[in-house]
Amino acid sequence: MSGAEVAIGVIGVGTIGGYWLDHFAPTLPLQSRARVTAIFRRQQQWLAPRGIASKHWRETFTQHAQARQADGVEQWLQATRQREQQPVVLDLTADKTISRRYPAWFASGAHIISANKYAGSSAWSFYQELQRVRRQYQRHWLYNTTVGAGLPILSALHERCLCGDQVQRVEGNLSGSLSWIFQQYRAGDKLSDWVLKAQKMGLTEPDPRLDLGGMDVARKLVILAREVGWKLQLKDINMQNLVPDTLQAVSATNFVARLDDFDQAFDAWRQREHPNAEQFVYLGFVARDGAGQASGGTRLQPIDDSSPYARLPAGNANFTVQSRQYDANPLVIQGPGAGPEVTAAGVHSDVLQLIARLKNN
Ligand SMILES: NC(=O)C1=CN([C@@H]2O[C@H](COP(=O)(O)OP(=O)(O)OC[C@H]3O[C@@H](n4cnc5c(N)ncnc54)[C@H](O)[C@@H]3O)[C@@H](O)[C@H]2O)C=CC1
Ligand SMILES: N[C@@H](CC=O)C(=O)O
Repeated sequence: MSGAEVAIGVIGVGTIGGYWLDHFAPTLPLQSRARVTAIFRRQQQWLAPRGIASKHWRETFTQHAQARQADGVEQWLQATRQREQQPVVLDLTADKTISRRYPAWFASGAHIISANKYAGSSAWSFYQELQRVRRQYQRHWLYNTTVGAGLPILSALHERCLCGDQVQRVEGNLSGSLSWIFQQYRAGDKLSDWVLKAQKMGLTEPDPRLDLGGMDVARKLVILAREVGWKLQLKDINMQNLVPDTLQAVSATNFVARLDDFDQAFDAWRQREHPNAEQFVYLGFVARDGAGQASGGTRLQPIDDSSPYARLPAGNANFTVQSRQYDANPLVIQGPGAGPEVTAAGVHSDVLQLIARLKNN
């Protein structure tokens, strides 16, 4: 199939998927023999074998879309293979059920690009099976935007391993949304005001409790650890959850309706634990001890002006990598850690990298 046309199926057209289709997909035909031939929303799908290469895809989608079939992606994969094209699935959802289908899609010939973090941070047994099937069918899986959005942190760790370095610890402000929120927040503010603004800018997860609860950072930590070959699972991460127990199980709409409760709980915690603190940073780390045991955690830490985090540009993520080669003087990667433009650009970079790999196969 070397040199075969590449057919891309996009699943999820929210903030990132929409931005990628608006700004990057139209450039594909100029750059490569690749085109988008399917778009899957939650309830609708549009299969367009001749390609969707227009900035006006939204209007055309409305005209042509049909009800989403339960096996719509599988049907598209089959049709794509029959046309002797190379299928590439772009998972731009935050849906666990989509990630559970990766092994079957690899077996059906798909390559996968994910911004969705579920597969990379799934239970160890599922992750192992996923990688086994991927290798068996010689498929590619790229997921660089799952950590740091467009920042080259996963590729940097991959290169460290290739050149024989040994990573010992990765630490930092891993969340673009929490970075943005806590660079603005000062003691006494309503924390939820900043959360809602970050949500509006497309920085948070679809449900911002995933960010506030530490789960999004924990997923990133697991993905980082696995990139350097450590066996780590979500249950091994000791997370600080900023969402009070009473708001953890309610619907997302109910959570937004009860933001006053969220603010009160946060203020009570702040006054009890850090009554004099003005500014905070949400940090995460993964590390491996001398016996080879990996661990990880997240915490909201008070900082003052002397902290290197105090003047981090709002929304910047930051990764400090300590390794055998970068020991006393660690490697630091820093820049915008979330947002539509940088993330969609990161997705596009994965798309172009994959197309190049397929050409060289
Ligand atoms: N927003 C950001 O800055 C970044 C986001 N990501 C990841 O990218 C993914 C997408 O994020 P956003 O675009 O911000 O979220 P979003 O909520 O704006 O978009 C997700 C879209 O997927 C759709 N969707 C959900 N389940 C689906 C299904 N089964 N089939 C088809 N469509 C489905 C939703 O209806 C929504 O339109 C998430 O996994 C997120 O963690 C990664 C890096 C940065
Ligand atoms: N919600 C995430 C988006 C990127 O992964 C974050 O805030 O970092």
